[in-house]
Amino acid sequence: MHFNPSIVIKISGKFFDEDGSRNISSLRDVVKNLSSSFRVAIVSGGGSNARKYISMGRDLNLSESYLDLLGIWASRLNANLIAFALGDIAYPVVPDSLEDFIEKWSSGKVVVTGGFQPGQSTAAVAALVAEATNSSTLIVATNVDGVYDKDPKVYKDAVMLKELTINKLKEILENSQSVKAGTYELLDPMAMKIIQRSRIKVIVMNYRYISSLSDLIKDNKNIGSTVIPE
Ligand SMILES: Nc1ncnc2c1ncn2[C@@H]1O[C@H](COP(=O)(O)OP(=O)(O)O)[C@@H](O)[C@H]1O
Ligand SMILES: O=c1ccn([C@@H]2O[C@H](COP(=O)(O)OP(=O)(O)O)[C@@H](O)[C@H]2O)c(=O)[nH]1
Repeated sequence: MHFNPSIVIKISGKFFDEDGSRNISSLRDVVKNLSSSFRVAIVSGGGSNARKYISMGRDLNLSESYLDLLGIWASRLNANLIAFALGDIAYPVVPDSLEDFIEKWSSGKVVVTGGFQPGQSTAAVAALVAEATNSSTLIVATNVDGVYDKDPKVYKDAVMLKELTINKLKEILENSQSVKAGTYELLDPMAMKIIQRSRIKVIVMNYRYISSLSDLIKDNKNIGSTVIPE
């Protein structure tokens, strides 16, 4: 029997914030195309809805875990929108844990998920899902072109790295490893641990180029940064 390889796509919550429906429509086209040769799992972030609810909760002095739960609900709302937009090829219900994800994955359909549990970001969910599905590659589609030697939103002279090791990425992100609701950056510590223990290749790319994803995966197109296990 022949099994299609699996691939995981982590979509930034910011994807929903501007031109959301157009972005999702492009994602739908690319996932439909990819799903003839890959099994696809999608993990969606919480975006501005998450930040808005976390901020209201923070003003109300809610605990960090409650704030994370609000972020999780926002990410699930986004995940539902993608799942509904994908129609028949996707499982119509968003999982709420890794075990639930695994059960839904056994349907053979594309599974779209948001957050799982407090204390981590959807990047950690994406890493766990990549591990559980034996995916060799995790695509992180975000609002910058790739991994830079320092935060490109802060430093104008930041240089993008086409290829780097996971240890180099850890070093770069060392000072921005917040574990507070709504502020986990790029890849949180939990995501990094999972990626490293299972030697998952990560490609960080700008979601502006989401429609080139098939080319990127099939022909190794020159987009984004590749984080290699070492
Ligand atoms: N070294 C770095 N390379 C790339 N992006 C970085 C780096 N350090 C911090 N960032 C920040 O990470 C952000 C993307 O992560 P995040 O805000 O968590 O987005 P999302 O999870 O929605 O994709 C970028 O907007 C960028 O400002
Ligand atoms: O498993 C998870 C996933 C997400 N979150 C919370 O939900 C927010 C939104 O997720 P994320 O930051 O990953 O979304 P994005 O940055 O892509 O908008 C996070 O900041 C966390 O507060 C969480 O607690 N557990």
